[in-house]
Parts: sequence; structure tokens; C-alpha cells
Amino acid sequence: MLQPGHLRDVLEQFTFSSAVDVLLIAVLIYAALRLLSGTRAMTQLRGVIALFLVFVVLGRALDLVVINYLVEHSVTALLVGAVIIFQPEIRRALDRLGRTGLSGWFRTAEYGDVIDAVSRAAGRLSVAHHGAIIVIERETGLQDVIETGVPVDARVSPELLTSIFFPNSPLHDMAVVIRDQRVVAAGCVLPLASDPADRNLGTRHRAALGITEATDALAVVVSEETGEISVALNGRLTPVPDERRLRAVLEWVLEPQTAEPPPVAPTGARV
Ligand SMILES: Nc1ncnc2c1ncn2[C@@H]1O[C@H](COP(=O)(O)OP(=O)(O)OP(=O)(O)O)[C@@H](O)[C@H]1O
Repeated sequence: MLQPGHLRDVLEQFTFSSAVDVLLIAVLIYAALRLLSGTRAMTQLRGVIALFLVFVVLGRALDLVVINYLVEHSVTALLVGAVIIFQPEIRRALDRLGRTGLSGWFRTAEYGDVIDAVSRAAGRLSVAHHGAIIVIERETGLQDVIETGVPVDARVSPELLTSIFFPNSPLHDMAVVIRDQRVVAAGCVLPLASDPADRNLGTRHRAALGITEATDALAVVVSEETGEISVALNGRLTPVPDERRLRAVLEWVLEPQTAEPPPVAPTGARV
């Protein structure tokens, strides 16, 4: 229990450098939470922290010597483990920091041009029956998937997307990944959906489901066979009747603070 005398001692020892210390740690924790929020890594991290806290509380309350020893000596190992587990997210954050500086770190992503380009491109691809998968990266880094494809690194536009998916063009196979208003790569191989219920779908649709099961990315699929447009999100596929309604769905998912609810919700339910 903290005694009033202890509190006075702590306050007396609190100097300017202590304040800087606390501030830097707070910024670091904020940056880490911001980086991991909404990712699968965050769910895992929550589980690890909860388990760790249970051990700390039990160890202290019951004076468990071995548990207390392990807790005290596992912090360094946990930090090293976290760096290994979250390597893709950390790599992506450093990459973003290098490209955009601190302003890019604190800026929230802007999707206006992406929504416009993807919905217009999907509309044209749908009419032409040109098959396509367009993956929009959000918080979870997709570096592993990007590295399976061919680097493009060009500003997103409907013309670029429709020409990539033009049949027999060298990059029309597999998926395109968009990050920060740029088409970063094409020809990317996505993980296929794991749910046996999805086995009756073709591989293009299973690939779109697969990437959205594993991450918070959003994928737009155009079927070569039927020309139908679908949106995959959180491992669920929702058909979208046309370009206008695709735009509404994309706005609702990517810019929820300003958008109206779409006529077709991306969970499959009509609203
Ligand atoms: N792992 C993958 N990642 C990304 N794209 C993939 C993957 N596997 C297959 N594809 C794409 O899916 C195409 C094959 O689609 P397929 O006809 O099997 O599926 P589908 O869902 O029925 O699509 P469609 O309705 O367009 O015919 C491939 O040519 C390739 O472009």
C-alpha cells in the first residue's frame, strides 16, 4: 500500500527528466496501440497481457516465489517476443515513418481517391467481364502479400486498375494491393479462405475472403464469369449490384465518420 510519506518522496524525486521519461513512454505506448489497433496481433497481445497480469496479481497476493521470479525475469523475453511477433506491423510503421515523416504517422488515412478509382474501375471491369481482385490495405500491414507480387508503386486511378486487369496483360492474374492511395503491387498471391463452407466458391472469391479473414483489409472482387462485383470484409463476401452502391459501401467502411449507411451492408445484410 502506498503511504502518504512514500508519495511525498516520489514527488520530491520527480524532476524535469522524469517528466520527459514519462512523456516518451506515453508516446511510445500510444504509437504501439495505434499501430496494432484492429489487427489480429492486437487480439493476441491482449491475451498475453491479460495472462501476464493474472500471474502478477496471483504471485503478489499469494506470495508465490517461483511465479514472482518468472514474472520478474520474463519482461525482457516478452519484449523480444513481441518484436518478433509484430515484425510485419513494425516494419510497416517504420516504412511509413521513413516515407512521410512524423506528420504521416499521426495523420489518419485518406481514402477519397481510392474509393473513387476502385469503384469506377470495378464498374468498368464488371461491364467488360474482366476478372479482378483489388485489396485495400488498412491498419494491418500486408507486406508479406505485397512481396509475392510485382512492385508497381503508382498513384491509384481507374485507368491504371482497368489496364492491369485487362485480359492477357502481364499483371492481370492474382490481386492488386493498394496502400496510401498508391497501387503498390500487382500479381499478388493471397491466402485462400480456410472455412470449408467456402469450398464451393471459385479461387478468386476464396482468395478475397482469405485475405480479409486474416487481416482488416477490404477486397473488391469482379467475377470474370458473371461480371458481378463483391466486397469481402472480415471473411464475409457481399455482392454489390453496381458501381454507385459499391462507392457507398466503400465510403461506409473506409470513411465511416462522414458516410451515409449504404443500401447494402458489407456483412451481407440489407439495411
Ligand atoms: N491465391 C490467389 N490469390 C489471388 N488471386 C488468385 C488466387 N488464386 C486464384 N486467383 C485468381 O483467380 C483466378 C481464377 O478464378 P476462378 O475462376 O477459379 O475463381 P472464381 O471465384 O470462380 O472467379 P470468376 O467468377 O472470376 O470466374 C486466377 O486466374 C487468379 O487470377
